[in-house]
Amino acid sequence: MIYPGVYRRTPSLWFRLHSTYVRKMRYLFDLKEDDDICRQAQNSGTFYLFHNLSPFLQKVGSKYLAPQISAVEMKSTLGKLKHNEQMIENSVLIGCSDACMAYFALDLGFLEKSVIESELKGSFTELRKALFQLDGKDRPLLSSAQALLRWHDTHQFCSKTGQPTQKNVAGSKRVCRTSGIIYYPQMSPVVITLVSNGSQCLLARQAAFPKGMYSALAGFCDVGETLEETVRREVAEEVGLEVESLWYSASQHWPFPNSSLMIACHAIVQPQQTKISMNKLELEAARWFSLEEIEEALKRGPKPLKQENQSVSLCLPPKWAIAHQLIQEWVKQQASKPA
Ligand SMILES: NC(=O)C1=CN([C@@H]2O[C@H](COP(=O)(O)OP(=O)(O)OC[C@H]3O[C@@H](n4cnc5c(N)ncnc54)[C@H](O)[C@@H]3O)[C@@H](O)[C@H]2O)C=CC1
Ligand SMILES: [Mg+2]
Repeated sequence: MIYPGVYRRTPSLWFRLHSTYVRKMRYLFDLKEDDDICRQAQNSGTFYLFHNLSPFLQKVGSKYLAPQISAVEMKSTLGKLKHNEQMIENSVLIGCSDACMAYFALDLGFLEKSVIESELKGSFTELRKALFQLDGKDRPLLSSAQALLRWHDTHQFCSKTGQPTQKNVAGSKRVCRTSGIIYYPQMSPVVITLVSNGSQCLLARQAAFPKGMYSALAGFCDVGETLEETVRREVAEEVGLEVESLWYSASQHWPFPNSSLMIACHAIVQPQQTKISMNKLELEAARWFSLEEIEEALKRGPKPLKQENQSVSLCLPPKWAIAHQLIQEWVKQQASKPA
């Protein structure tokens, strides 16, 4: 832990004055701003590993974990595989513990995958699959780690001069030394809206979704739009309906296909104007669902069931997707309505 100014002589005062959360945020700020502090942290921190953007998992009993590899173990593994331990400088900062131990993510795509898997006794697993296998706390960490690693991989050159860009040690930015342009990791804002007509909710599916899966309407914000304008435009564009009112629910970082900030809203359309006119270029199907249908699908879980007529039953996005949270909230709202 690095204590600023006067607190270097009186670290206990620093601890008394700040909550764990504030200490963590101040420490992360220091790591992003000061390359030397971050380099020191790389020698005492822990590493989440990736291979070509797939996270490394280990099976412990019946559970899967994303192991944190210590700096010592990381350097020794790189040494065994005949690589310079300086490679850890390619890592990016993704967080820290309550005790201010820094977490980094490192992509070992430059090494043979099977060699690392047998050396560290685990496997690199495609992120979407890994998110289904992991417990709660590692999911957001691995999602943002992958997004950050992907951003660095695709921003190696300045788009003005064509010259290479250099990452700072934490990986919170890249700089072109020729033009002086600083590039910061990007996220695209996306609105995701659960439309209701008062008694039913509207879900839609794209052709690429898993069989039977329906979700809330989602769409990227256009430049210059407000959140409210995007909700109204996307609902009009995708299902031909006009939103009467809307309210914000929550947000979530989403790593697929790039890095998005999902901003989740509920919207109501006028009860007398609910006829769906689906945009076939964007969607494969869209329809209204009753509370009973949604409750049954929530009970069944994320896997679709084959029905007698060979069609598959409705299945909803996984619990960790914000679309699921919107649907759960809608069910609660319906239950709390006066009969
Ligand atoms: N976390 C969750 O619960 C859910 C997340 N999503 C995510 O929401 C995102 C947006 O949903 P869509 O219906 O696909 O959006 P959309 O309705 O805006 O259509 C996608 C199209 O928008 C255009 N587009 C405009 N700006 C773009 C940008 N910055 N990046 C990529 N394409 C851009 C492209 O032509 C693309 O084909 C998807 O990436 C999807 O993964 C979707 C449903 C649930
Ligand atoms: Mg869409």
